[in-house]
Amino acid sequence: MAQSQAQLAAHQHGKSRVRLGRVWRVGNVHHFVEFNVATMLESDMEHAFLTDSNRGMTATDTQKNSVYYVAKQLGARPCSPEEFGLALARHFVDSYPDTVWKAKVSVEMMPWRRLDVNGQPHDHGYVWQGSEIRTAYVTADSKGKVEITAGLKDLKVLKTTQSGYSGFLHDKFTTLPDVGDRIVATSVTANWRYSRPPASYDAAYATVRQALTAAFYGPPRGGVFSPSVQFTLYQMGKAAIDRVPEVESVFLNMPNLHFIPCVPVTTKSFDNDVYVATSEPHGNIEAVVTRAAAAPHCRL
Ligand SMILES: O=c1[nH]c(=O)c2[nH]c(=O)[nH]c2[nH]1
Repeated sequence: MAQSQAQLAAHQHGKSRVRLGRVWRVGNVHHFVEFNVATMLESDMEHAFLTDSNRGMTATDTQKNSVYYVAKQLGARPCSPEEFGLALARHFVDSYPDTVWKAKVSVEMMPWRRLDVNGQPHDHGYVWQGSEIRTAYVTADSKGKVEITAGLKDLKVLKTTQSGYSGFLHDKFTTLPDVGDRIVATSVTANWRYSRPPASYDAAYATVRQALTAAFYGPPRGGVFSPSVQFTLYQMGKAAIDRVPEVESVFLNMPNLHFIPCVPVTTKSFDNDVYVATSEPHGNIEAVVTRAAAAPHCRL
């Protein structure tokens, strides 16, 4: 038989969708998070792929147990998804120095928000609100190098005006007309990499989120005009970089959630009021915005 030309080029193993609930009781006030965690280890486990030996392997089931172990070890103060991801990634490289050289941890924070009763925050009541998920992606290697990327996904934003799209190439394949006023809507995914830890991950997250949405909507009276999703995306990335000095690079993905003008059969005119909401097919726009001279963290 001919000699095989195959070789093992790369490998990793981990556990996905490890769901964790964590409560911190600070006096009468309880703090709750639900994290959806994924782990991935780069390790010395070639032999498991190439032979029948699993010697020394950190089983994915063990990785799942480690999520709950590290959650138990956390301090008395509520911790951010970035801090939890870092504690877990470090746990793997510190606990298995002979085999694991890099741990990669993804944390999604589910949208449980503290219940508000007539303007008063409830001590221990939470409500699932909206679709927006806060994310963190942390890597730690056995030499002590750490990378922290924070983010959000499924942040759905829409404005009914102050958006147009015109001046694009019109050729024999084009049917879309230029339009000076339209609905623009998207579901934002954003990931931003920190060059150094901010004083507070929660505060930095809140500032970036505020910068992104302010650039999308503009001021409450009058808003701001968007000539394209592309232009607005860049303004959003720029605002994040300009507001938070520790952010060195931002990746943004913004699908165009189309609301297509509908001409009712009875009136036969479009008066900027009735639309067909569609989900497929949809435009998809993405870019990386970096602080000048910083390396982009996501290649497109
Ligand atoms: O903001 C937009 N950018 C595009 O690239 C595009 N393409 C399209 O058909 N509609 C839009 N809208």
